[in-house]
Amino acid sequence: MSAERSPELVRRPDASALADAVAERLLARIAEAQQQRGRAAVVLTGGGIGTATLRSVAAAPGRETVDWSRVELWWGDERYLPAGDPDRNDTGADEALLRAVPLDPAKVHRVAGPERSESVEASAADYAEALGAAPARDGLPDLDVLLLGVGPDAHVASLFPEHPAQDADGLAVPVHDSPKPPPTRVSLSWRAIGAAREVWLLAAGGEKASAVAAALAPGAERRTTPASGAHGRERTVWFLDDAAAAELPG
Ligand SMILES: O=C(O)[C@H](O)[C@@H](O)[C@H](O)[C@H](O)COP(=O)(O)O
Repeated sequence: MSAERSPELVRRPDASALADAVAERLLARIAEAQQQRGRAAVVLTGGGIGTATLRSVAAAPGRETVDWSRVELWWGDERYLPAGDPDRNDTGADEALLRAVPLDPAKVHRVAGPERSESVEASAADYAEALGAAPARDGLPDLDVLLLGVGPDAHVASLFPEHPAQDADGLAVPVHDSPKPPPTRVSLSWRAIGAAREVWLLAAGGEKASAVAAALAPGAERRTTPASGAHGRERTVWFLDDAAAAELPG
């Protein structure tokens, strides 16, 4: 059975224990990638549990095991708003972790907002170009761990059910009319998400339970239930708290 068909499940009682579990495993995975390849590339997610995970990383003793100057950071999606806007995903990441660790700013790959790009199309094209220039494996960006929050409608990154952004061929796609505000965003495409060695889906809270059950049900379709289509090349892991796992069979 391929990794695509059998994701791993990690379950914790609540969101706080879940964030700690993701943080611990993320630090270990980064340290391991740096040992193997001298670098690590991580794709961050916005959202409550994604940001809580970064706070847990900041507080973890294991944070010293990582050479932060050799970590490349990307985002799975970004809201098309000016730098520093409190609704941008990278603003939350800055506050939760990024300011507290000695990253190389040249390796923190932020999506340009309207003050640095002519349009969301131009911003997505620039992001795709930057990703395309990153160290590659089989012609696609070599991303070690790609984190994805899961919406109550089962969206991941800014790929929403039935949304045309799912059809993009490039590595990053402009998103208009997002059903979750704000409406204008840049998202990684399915192609970029599927390039990651490991995709980790994070869901906490009862409002995610039906999306989680739908995405993990046999025969789930990516078009209508995007989280079902997020798979890493080597591993796919679902991190759930008890409330988010409540509608899984068994
Ligand atoms: O920009 C965003 O809104 C996100 O990146 C989005 O994909 C998010 O991760 C999910 O909606 C889960 O968010 P919560 O964990 O806050 O529910």
